[in-house]
Amino acid sequence: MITTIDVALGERSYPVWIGPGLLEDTARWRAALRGRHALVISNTTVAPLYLDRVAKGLDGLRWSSFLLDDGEAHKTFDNVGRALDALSLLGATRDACVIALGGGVVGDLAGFTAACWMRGIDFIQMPTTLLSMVDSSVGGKTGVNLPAGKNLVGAFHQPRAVIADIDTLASLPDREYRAGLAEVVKGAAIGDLPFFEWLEQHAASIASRDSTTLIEAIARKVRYKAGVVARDETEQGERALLNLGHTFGHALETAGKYKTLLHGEGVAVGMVLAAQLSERLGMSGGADSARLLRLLTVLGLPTAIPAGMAPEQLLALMRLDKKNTAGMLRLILWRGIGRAEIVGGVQEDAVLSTLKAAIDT
Ligand SMILES: NC(=O)c1ccc[n+]([C@@H]2O[C@H](COP(=O)([O-])OP(=O)(O)OC[C@H]3O[C@@H](n4cnc5c(N)ncnc54)[C@H](O)[C@@H]3O)[C@@H](O)[C@H]2O)c1
Ligand SMILES: O=C(O)C(=O)C[C@@H](O)[C@H](O)[C@H](O)COP(=O)(O)O
Ligand SMILES: [Zn+2]
Repeated sequence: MITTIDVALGERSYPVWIGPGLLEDTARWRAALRGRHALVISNTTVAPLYLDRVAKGLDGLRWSSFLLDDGEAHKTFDNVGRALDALSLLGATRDACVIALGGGVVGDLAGFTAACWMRGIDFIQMPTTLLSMVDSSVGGKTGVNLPAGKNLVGAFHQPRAVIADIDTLASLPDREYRAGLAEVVKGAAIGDLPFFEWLEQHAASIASRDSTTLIEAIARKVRYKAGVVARDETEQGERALLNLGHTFGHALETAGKYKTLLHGEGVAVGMVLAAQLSERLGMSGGADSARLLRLLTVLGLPTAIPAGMAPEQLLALMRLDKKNTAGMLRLILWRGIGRAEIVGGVQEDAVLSTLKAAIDT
């Protein structure tokens, strides 16, 4: 059974298909290819596993592949340049399509490449991690990291379709699977208390990858995100809520040089820090923070800052976050589960105290 969720953006609307066997269902996604050229962007881990399935749908086209080395450290401007060179070698015209086959690193970089080539061509997301299925493939945020911080360069560029073939999750390592669950919990924590309760009740079957429960969890999170994106595509307001845990999380990822925490793990720790800071600022009580911490722990996610990270360095990285205005921190905090809020002018001493109290001992 295939679940379809529409991201409603007028003439740029697109479907998110979720279910088994989708990569091989080439007739379904081939319709999204308009021209004669396609570039598949993937990486050296995913391509040997799944590129052949995609290749079957590209018969009769001029296509090639561009493979990144594996890891967040390769989501760089240099690699966008190389991917653009691959498009020029292919002779890609404006009706060409970029296909992103992989996790969020591949998807963000491929989408940004598509946004840049000839000022914007089509791209299709084929997410192969849980995180990319529930989050990064949907909503059109594309981009790369700079040495100074995460996602500092990018563009909003929506895909033409998202093909989330859950069969690909069979080869996904457990740690990566759990990291994806953090972005599922995030959606519920921001604005969907019934979904949070459902996650608490189904935590054991989700952790054991029960497929029926998993498809429901993916679909609920994608439906939630699609709604936010449809109301605020370019983050003029409400969409910033999807950044719950991310100002802290991105700083943690960058401080660890992308070797200590995966993105989803950074988001898990970051959400706990946001909840703790909300308590410190008198916005919420401790019971909801404890509930969040418990759910993340049951799902096998970290909830404390790794030992050895310096709070002052984390704060310095947080100052470069894109949400900040007028030189002041602007964070996503909450009044409790399902009641996240955008809070500007956050005092740095409160943030620093929260960071100091949360170092793993
Ligand atoms: N654009 C957005 O809205 C958005 C949202 C969330 C996260 N992100 C970005 O996404 C990235 C994180 O994405 P991610 O967690 O998917 O990480 P990732 O892309 O690094 O993939 C995680 C790991 O799993 C491997 N992998 C992928 N699919 C596999 C499969 N089916 N079987 C075996 N191994 C597989 C990858 O090679 C990699 O080693 C970060 O850069 C983050 O900033 C973007
Ligand atoms: O789609 C969004 O909007 C998000 O914020 C989703 C996040 O999970 C994602 O990590 C995103 O890449 C963060 O964006 P950024 O604007 O903070 O770089
Ligand atoms: Zn994220």
